[in-house]
Amino acid sequence: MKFSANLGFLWNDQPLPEAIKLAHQAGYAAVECHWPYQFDADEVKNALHETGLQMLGLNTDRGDISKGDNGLSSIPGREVEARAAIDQAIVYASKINALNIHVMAGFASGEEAEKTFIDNLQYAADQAKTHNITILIEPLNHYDAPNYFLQTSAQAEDILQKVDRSNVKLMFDCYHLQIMEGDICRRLERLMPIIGHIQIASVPARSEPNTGELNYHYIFSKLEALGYSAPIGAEYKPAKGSVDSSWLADF
Ligand SMILES: O=C(O)[C@H](O)C(=O)CO
Ligand SMILES: [Mg+2]
Repeated sequence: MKFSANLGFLWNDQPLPEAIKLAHQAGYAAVECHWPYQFDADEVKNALHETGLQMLGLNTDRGDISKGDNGLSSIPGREVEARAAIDQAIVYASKINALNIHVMAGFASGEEAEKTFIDNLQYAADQAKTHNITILIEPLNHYDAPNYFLQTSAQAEDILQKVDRSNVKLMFDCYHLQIMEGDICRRLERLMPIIGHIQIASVPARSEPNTGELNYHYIFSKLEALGYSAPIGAEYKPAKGSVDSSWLADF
């Protein structure tokens, strides 16, 4: 299996270009991040070039985090801000040749929120297409993100059908979906055609993947049997605060 270091959680005390180099030294095959916007895109691009790593993905800006925003794209009345965040992500991603953009839904519920999310995702997909960028949506668990608009894979599947764009896919985060739904292996197999990226962490602690209730040896053997060969996102919070990548050797 190949792994992508999620630099939102790993080496997140370092400037992004430095974190990319540290991920390379630790043996990761790719990198991904959350919100890279404070870092100069040329410096990030140079670090990617120097290490030969690809940036798999980044997130749209969350909005005003001091007011509790966690994404904007499903919030009726905030379409202008949501689309500005999508535009910003596309410009940054295309500068550093990132493959995917996770469009964050935010806190909302109901039919109007669903319609807003679908409209914004269609906008994002159409803008991203010319840059060969895939748009991702990700269900988040209701403990970490109570009242987040997107919470289950069934809801994501329904949204993807309604969005009806081939470059919009599901980010299957095993950590969130184990908490919300379980049945991870059957779910991965069934949803494989709409999966754009997979992320892992232990459950429930969200720390190093080889601890906790999910058996990743078993899950990876199933993914291998399904022919999945893309790098898997190691999106975990290091248990002791400093990154120990020795778990990579187990896989
Ligand atoms: O928290 C996660 O799982 C994410 O992947 C993310 O993008 C930030 O919320
Ligand atoms: Mg995730």
